[in-house]
Amino acid sequence: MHDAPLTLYNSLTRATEPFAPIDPAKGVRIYSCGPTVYSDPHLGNLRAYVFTDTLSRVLRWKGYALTHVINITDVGHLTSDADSGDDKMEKAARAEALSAWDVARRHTEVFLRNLADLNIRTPDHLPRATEYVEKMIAFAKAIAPEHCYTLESGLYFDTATVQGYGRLAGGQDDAGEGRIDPVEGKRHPQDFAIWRKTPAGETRQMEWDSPWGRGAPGWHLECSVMSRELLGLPFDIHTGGIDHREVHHPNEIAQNQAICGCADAGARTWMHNNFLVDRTGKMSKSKGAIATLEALKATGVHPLAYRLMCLSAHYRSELEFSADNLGAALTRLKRLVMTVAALKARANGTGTAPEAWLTRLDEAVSDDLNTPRALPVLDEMLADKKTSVEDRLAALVEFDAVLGLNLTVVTREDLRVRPAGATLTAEAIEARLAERKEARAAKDFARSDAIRDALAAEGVEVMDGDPLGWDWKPAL
Ligand SMILES: Nc1ncnc2c1ncn2[C@@H]1O[C@H](COP(=O)(O)OP(=O)(O)OP(=O)(O)O)[C@@H](O)[C@H]1O
Ligand SMILES: [Zn+2]
Repeated sequence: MHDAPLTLYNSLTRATEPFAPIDPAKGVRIYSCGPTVYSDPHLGNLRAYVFTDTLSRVLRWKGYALTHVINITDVGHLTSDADSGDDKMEKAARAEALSAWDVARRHTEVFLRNLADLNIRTPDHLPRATEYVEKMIAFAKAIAPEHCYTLESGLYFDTATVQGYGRLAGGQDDAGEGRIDPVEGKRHPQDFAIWRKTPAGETRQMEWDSPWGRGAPGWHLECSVMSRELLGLPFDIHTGGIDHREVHHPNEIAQNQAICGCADAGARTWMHNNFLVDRTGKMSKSKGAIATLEALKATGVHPLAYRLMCLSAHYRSELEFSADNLGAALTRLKRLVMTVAALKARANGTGTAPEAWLTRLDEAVSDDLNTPRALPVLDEMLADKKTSVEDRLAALVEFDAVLGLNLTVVTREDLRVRPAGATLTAEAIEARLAERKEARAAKDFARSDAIRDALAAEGVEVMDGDPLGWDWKPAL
């Protein structure tokens, strides 16, 4: 069936490699570094999960059983990737005047809602780091004698005790030493905290007893422990944003090597999505005002337009977030929805997805998840007059399974997301447009213009002669 050879780019070997599961009996095991739930995810963070969802959809569609883990980082991630700064959770708790636990709960809920809005499949496991602290302590105890040393501030991993430390980052980051803040007494600048002791005289909201004093686990330890617990080492694919290639993932690999007493990285394929950027660079929470999916919806943009925008770029390319790009994606989504509606109106019974179209889809996505190559295939397929309407709709079900655009379900009305604070309902707008049509038919252009201006004053842009027949849209 969908048996084009699947190749995936592996950051560890810097090569695009044929994919095969380590243990076919276990299916494909994937771990994706999850969100740090100290704030709502921004659209850049969500790009990382549109990417993992594409990976998961492609693998399932190609017949693999899958176990996918996305963790929730609710403790331990410092404001710097190295061992300095505050815990992001504690800092947010102070700023929001909530408990760190409530901060985590609140933003986890938003994250899950965002996943649903983007039609991202719920992963098989969503472990919270705070639920695994006992296991983290046990892991640290097991590797400590050979690989760790203690300092006043906690337990540190000695990166010289494992072979080939940092090969994932591959020395591309020779700024490493300068970037990692020195902690007094560290043996090597790259050494990192496994356990951070709460400084004397301070208390943290999230802290636990350990052989190294009361404190909290290091962020890197969390991912090694949760992936090993839920998937077993070695597992097939580990994903994250490209920022994780330099510090977080090399540190996970070092810990994985330590626990297995071997050179194995713990995962065979390490995949990294590139950044969503804006004019000022990487979209980042620390920048202050952040673009969220809720904010996007509040301007009247359907979340699937953002998904489509992500799919229109290869996951390893930077993607620019701009009103133009988003507008283009929204238009493309509208066109698709209307094309499908027209096909549905003509369909008579059910068809069979033609193998030739599925092969073209398969070839595109099997080429390191080349969604920008798959999207034009979707357009061509929907427009293919040589394929019956019913067969095209049957093929669409398969495209939806892979691309997750939900085109078999989403209607034109669904795309009419009314902006927050909208003063008019869609029905009220349609009614005024009907009036305007009458005015135009009667050549009463003054009245027609007045209606258009009145709508504009309420944030509605009238679109005369729109090739899609869309009539109006929220003025962005
Ligand atoms: N601009 C971006 N584009 C794409 N992926 C991103 C971007 N920023 C972060 N990511 C990825 O999002 C995922 C969730 O990250 P996390 O919630 O820990 O972000 P963060 O480091 O707190 O955010 P920020 O970098 O904005 O401070 C990670 O895989 C991370 O690499
Ligand atoms: Zn991680």
